[in-house]
Amino acid sequence: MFIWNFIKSVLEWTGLLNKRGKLVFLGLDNAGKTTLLHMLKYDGVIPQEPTQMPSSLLFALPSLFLHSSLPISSPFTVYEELKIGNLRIGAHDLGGHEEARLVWKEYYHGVNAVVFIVDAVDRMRFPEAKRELDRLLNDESIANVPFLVLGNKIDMPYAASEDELRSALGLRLATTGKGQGISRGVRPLELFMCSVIKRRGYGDGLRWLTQFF
Ligand SMILES: Nc1nc2c(ncn2[C@@H]2O[C@H](COP(=O)(O)OP(=O)(O)OP(=O)(O)O)[C@@H](O)[C@H]2O)c(=O)[nH]1
Ligand SMILES: [Mg+2]
Repeated sequence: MFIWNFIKSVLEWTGLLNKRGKLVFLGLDNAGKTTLLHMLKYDGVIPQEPTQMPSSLLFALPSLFLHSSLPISSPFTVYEELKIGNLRIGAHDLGGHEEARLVWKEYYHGVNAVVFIVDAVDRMRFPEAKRELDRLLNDESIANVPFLVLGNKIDMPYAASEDELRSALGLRLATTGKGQGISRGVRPLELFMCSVIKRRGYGDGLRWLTQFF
């Protein structure tokens, strides 16, 4: 009972409880997608292996009311999924191979919202992250889908500020505001900085996102 209440409060806090549909976490490898998935599932962090090398730790813990499928491996991609009631949350890497791109394109078909996670410390890869983000934002099959961009790892020294990341990702004129109320027909798009490990910031971002689906 205590654990149920504990997990329920995490999901309520993020606005995910009682949502339905499909949400995807996308981003380059090492951004923090699996860590965030685990944080929502167990409210705890499990040291991560890169998802490409499925670890016996992944999803090995007993789940209460949550269901997850084991990662489905292809030579290039791994798909992880978590179910919370009527909401499915998937995580998928971007970048690299065209083959992988074909797979994930199929899999994000019909999504209700996208969370794009960026490692805010890894400045070398900001251009690559921007390329993938631009590709997604210009993808017709998800044209009106709300987008939350999370700049992760702000607990680290030298992590980019929100301002720096906003510029690096070319979002300066593209984001639609952190409040409620967005003009009709405009796709909600906003950047929030966070530390998944320290449980900071992603709740605000998810709460912002969940008002749109
Ligand atoms: N300092 C810090 N490290 C983090 C944070 N979130 C995730 N990490 C670390 O970043 C690394 C990558 O995290 P993952 O969750 O495996 O990233 P991923 O996006 O699933 O990566 P792939 O599975 O390789 O695509 C791990 O070592 C995590 O512990 C954070 O908020 N702060
Ligand atoms: Mg992963």
